[in-house]
Amino acid sequence: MPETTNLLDVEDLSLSFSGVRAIDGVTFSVREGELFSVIGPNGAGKSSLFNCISGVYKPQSGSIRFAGDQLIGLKPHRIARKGIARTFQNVDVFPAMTVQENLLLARDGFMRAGALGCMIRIGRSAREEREAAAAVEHYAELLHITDLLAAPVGSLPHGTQKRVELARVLAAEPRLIMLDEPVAGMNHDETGEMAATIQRVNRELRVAILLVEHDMSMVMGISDRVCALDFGQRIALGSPAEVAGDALVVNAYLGGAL
Ligand SMILES: Nc1ncnc2c1ncn2[C@@H]1O[C@H](COP(=O)(O)OP(=O)(O)OP(=O)(O)O)[C@@H](O)[C@H]1O
Repeated sequence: MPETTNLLDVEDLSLSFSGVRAIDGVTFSVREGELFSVIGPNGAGKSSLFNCISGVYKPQSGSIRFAGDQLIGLKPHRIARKGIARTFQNVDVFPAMTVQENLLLARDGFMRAGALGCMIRIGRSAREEREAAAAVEHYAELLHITDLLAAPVGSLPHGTQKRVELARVLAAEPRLIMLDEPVAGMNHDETGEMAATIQRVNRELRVAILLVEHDMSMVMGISDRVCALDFGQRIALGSPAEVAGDALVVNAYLGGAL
């Protein structure tokens, strides 16, 4: 059996806000190419965890390693440059720009030749432009938005805008994608479509995905492994079936949101 390596290692992580323990000694790892979900009822600590990994919050103790490098203490842009991309609960796109422009913009950050490089080395810049156009086409196809490349993103339905956002994140070719409640505000059909899209992206690109979701049923069908949080603590970690059947998880959900 091929050996699986960990891409992200979160160890004994704790974060408090003036006495409130938002994250309390949480440990888990995300493997290369894995679709790993973090679930939990309201206030469980999911967003706080995301914000620690992306550098928005600085935890008081513990460790977050990405491909072996310690992330705690790094600014969000430095963490992004290491190959971690994230989406937010709202849609993070430029609504007045077309789908294609949004994707090309994401690609700009990825291209190495800056403005000066473009002037000095026209050849390389032109090659990069061709590569960017091909990449945009590739990700648009994968996300089923090829027909919409010329449309202003703001004119599209919410579920489609979320797909554009995901394509934009992929265009920067991250090693780990963090998705923050990607189906929040979606109807039943849109939720099913987004779940299938996330799974397709994970399988076809073999990119690791860390998904934070309130909706337990949404993640159960698509995740390789699931970690459940409650009151900042890890209460379960395992396969979707193991976590769904865990007594602590059932209690956390029955006692809260359901
Ligand atoms: N900026 C903050 N200042 C003070 N307390 C905070 C802050 N952010 C989160 N908390 C507290 O930390 C705990 C965990 O909150 P967090 O938002 O991480 O949970 P969550 O699982 O993402 O919840 P939800 O599903 O409602 O988004 C809660 O008790 C919350 O009130």
